[in-house]
Amino acid sequence: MRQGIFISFEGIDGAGKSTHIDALAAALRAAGRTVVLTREPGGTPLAEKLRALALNDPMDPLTEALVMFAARRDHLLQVIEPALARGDVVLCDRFTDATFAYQGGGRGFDLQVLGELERWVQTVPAVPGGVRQPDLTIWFDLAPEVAARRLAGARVPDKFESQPAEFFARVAAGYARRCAEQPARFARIDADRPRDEVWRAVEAAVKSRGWIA
Ligand SMILES: Nc1ncnc2c1ncn2[C@@H]1O[C@H](COP(=O)(O)OP(=O)(O)OP(=O)(O)O)[C@@H](O)[C@H]1O
Ligand SMILES: Cc1cn([C@H]2C[C@H](O)[C@@H](COP(=O)(O)O)O2)c(=O)[nH]c1=O
Repeated sequence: MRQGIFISFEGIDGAGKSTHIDALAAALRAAGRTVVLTREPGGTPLAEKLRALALNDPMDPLTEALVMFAARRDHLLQVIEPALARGDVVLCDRFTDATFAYQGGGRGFDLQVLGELERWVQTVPAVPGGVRQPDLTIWFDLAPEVAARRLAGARVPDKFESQPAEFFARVAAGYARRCAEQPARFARIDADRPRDEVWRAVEAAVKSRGWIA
């Protein structure tokens, strides 16, 4: 049986993640892999309920972080770990880097507490003595003003999408910090390019790991 692969997609709202996730799933399926497409917060019935609360209801930063991690724990145990154990590829639209970027960077919540929660929530039997992390995180790096222009008028903004540009500048800095701390896991993609160029960069990141030809 092949080993499971866990790939997360990250970036500020409107950076272009969803545009490329289906294409990567198709490329991996063409390479003979079974792909599970999922997202955070969400991915299970319980986590989708928590998503609706997190994206719509005002709450203090600790409550928000706990809701994100509660949703993640359920998602990890119900969907991600079983898929990896079967040898599938999991493509996840956001994971814990989003908590460090949005709750840590955007809201200014304590990064050490987030680190403790990460350790508690992502400690799973399949990673003996360790914490489950994506094998690869594709970070779509885009200036907040460009992302805001792309999203303008596209949909009714949720609680996060309604935040001002300064919030997204802090979120972007949060992603940059995570990338600097764990460079081997990250592929930073300059997302301020035409869609086909961004796609080629996504494809190259996955090819360089030998997961597609
Ligand atoms: N390279 C690009 N150039 C111009 N527009 C783009 C590009 N990539 C995506 N877009 C457009 O930008 C908008 C946001 O893209 P997308 O929904 O993929 O972002 P996202 O990162 O998934 O956002 P969110 O996290 O808020 O769901 C869409 O209208 C999409 O068509
Ligand atoms: C996982 C996670 C997400 N968020 C925020 C980021 C986005 O604004 C929304 C999710 O919406 P999307 O359209 O699915 O991208 O939730 C967060 O603040 N913290 C997290 O851990």
